[in-house]
Amino acid sequence: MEMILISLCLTTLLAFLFLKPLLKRITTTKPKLPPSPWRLPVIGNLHQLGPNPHRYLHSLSLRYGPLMLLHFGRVPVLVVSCPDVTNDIMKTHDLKFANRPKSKAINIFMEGGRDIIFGPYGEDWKSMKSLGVVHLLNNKMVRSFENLREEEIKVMTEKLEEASSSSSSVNLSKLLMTLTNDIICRITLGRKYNVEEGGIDIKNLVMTSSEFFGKFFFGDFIPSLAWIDWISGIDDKMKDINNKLDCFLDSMVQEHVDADHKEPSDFIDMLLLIQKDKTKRFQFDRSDLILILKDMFFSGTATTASQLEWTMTELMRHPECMKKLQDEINSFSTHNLNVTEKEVEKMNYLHCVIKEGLRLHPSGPLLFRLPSQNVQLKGYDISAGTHVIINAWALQRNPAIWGLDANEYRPERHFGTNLDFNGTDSKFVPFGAGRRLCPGIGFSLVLSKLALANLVKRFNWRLKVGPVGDDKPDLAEASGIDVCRKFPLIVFPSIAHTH
Ligand code: HEM
Repeated sequence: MEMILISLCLTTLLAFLFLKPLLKRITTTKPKLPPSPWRLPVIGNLHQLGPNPHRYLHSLSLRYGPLMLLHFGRVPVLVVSCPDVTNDIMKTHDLKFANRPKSKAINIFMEGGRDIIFGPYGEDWKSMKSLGVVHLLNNKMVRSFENLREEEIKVMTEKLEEASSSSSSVNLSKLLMTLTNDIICRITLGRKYNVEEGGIDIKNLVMTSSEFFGKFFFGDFIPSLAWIDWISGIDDKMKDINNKLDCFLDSMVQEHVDADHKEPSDFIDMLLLIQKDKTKRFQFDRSDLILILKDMFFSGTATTASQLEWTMTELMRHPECMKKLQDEINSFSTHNLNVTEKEVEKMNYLHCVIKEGLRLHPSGPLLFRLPSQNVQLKGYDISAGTHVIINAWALQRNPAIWGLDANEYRPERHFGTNLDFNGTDSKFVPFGAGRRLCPGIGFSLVLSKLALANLVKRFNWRLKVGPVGDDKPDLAEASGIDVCRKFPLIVFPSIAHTH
């Protein structure tokens, strides 16, 4: 009897040991993952990104499909290049995808990402974003900056007139960057700060800082290799630039505190006034205020300048479009030398020209998200914490959406379509969509239209001929995740004689 019992126990134990792995395999189904290209040990697909990640990710997606899973070091990265999944992420599951991944640059420049651009979705983030929208970027505020925009555009056209009368060339890229930077300076800080006037070179500080946000750091994806960033000196460089920027903005805030204006005259004044109100749920301190200012500089200067730079590039490459635009502007703007905002509102072709520039050259070609929960997309299992990259650049050049001439600059394609860029259609997302939609669309659009209309009405444009006799601007892109021109646009303006 005892023997029978012992052998029974042994058989049960053996059966359990053999069946356990089998049972486990049956009960825990493997997650279904999107296709992945081959990868190297440790670094995964990081080495394949190249200088223009949006282009490389697009070419990979042609091989592996519009939903593919890469690995940057140990971090899974989902790359999306089709409108239906973009729609799922930015509309259907928008709340689950309302966060952004963090990086070393964000940790250093944005105190770990407590700001509007990188902050995690939640009540504090909503309050911070609404401070920016209500006091700087909504339609009423944007309209109130009309005179300021006209003044700064006049400053720019005067420099161009000077160049025209001495038949000298100008660096239009630099001039456009000065324009957007001076405008942001005036509305946020109350006056301009530029090196030409003996001040701090805020434009350069902002440009250099922004470049770090577009870099991939080893330490972000392979913690054991973080020492490479440290040895290369990049950590110290970022901290140094950030210190300079913080000191400058802090001194600006202090200047405003000391002045104690009774009526707010700029964005800092307004934020200081709100800060004094202790009845509000959202309380913010000096460092939050500086983060909001940095957000406006980082997101508001290079983006609009780059959009204008690319649009001028394309117009100079397509003289027939330049002529058509010049004709439209001259037909609506007959009285003054300068084009006004009222006149610009009526210009349909101008709108199409801007739209086409945003389609082909979005300044933020990749949109970043971080799911806070596990989600299913097109039958694939995407786990919380996967970095998600939506390739807006690829969507906006997809021949299945835009036709066989998708890579051509053709503003006319926008005539009579209601496909817009305000986040309603996932085929065209130069400003993103959903909860993280760019709040600066109106601000940027009104400035870029007015600036472009004045540049095109007032001047004819000729390129400084390159080494191989090329008389049209090239389309080379600078490296990084922000798409701006690799080489500055050096041009000869000459006064256009109308009527
Ligand atoms: C041509 C000009 C511009 C372009 C192409 C552009 C594009 C973008 C894009 C693609 C995003 C990310 C959206 C997403 O992830 O869904 C974004 C976010 C943002 N933009 Fe813009 N932007 C421009 C101008 C501006 C201006 C002028 C400002 C303010 C002065 C601004 C402020 C912001 C802010 C604060 C965010 C973060 C929003 C959030 O995370 O919720 N942008 N922008």
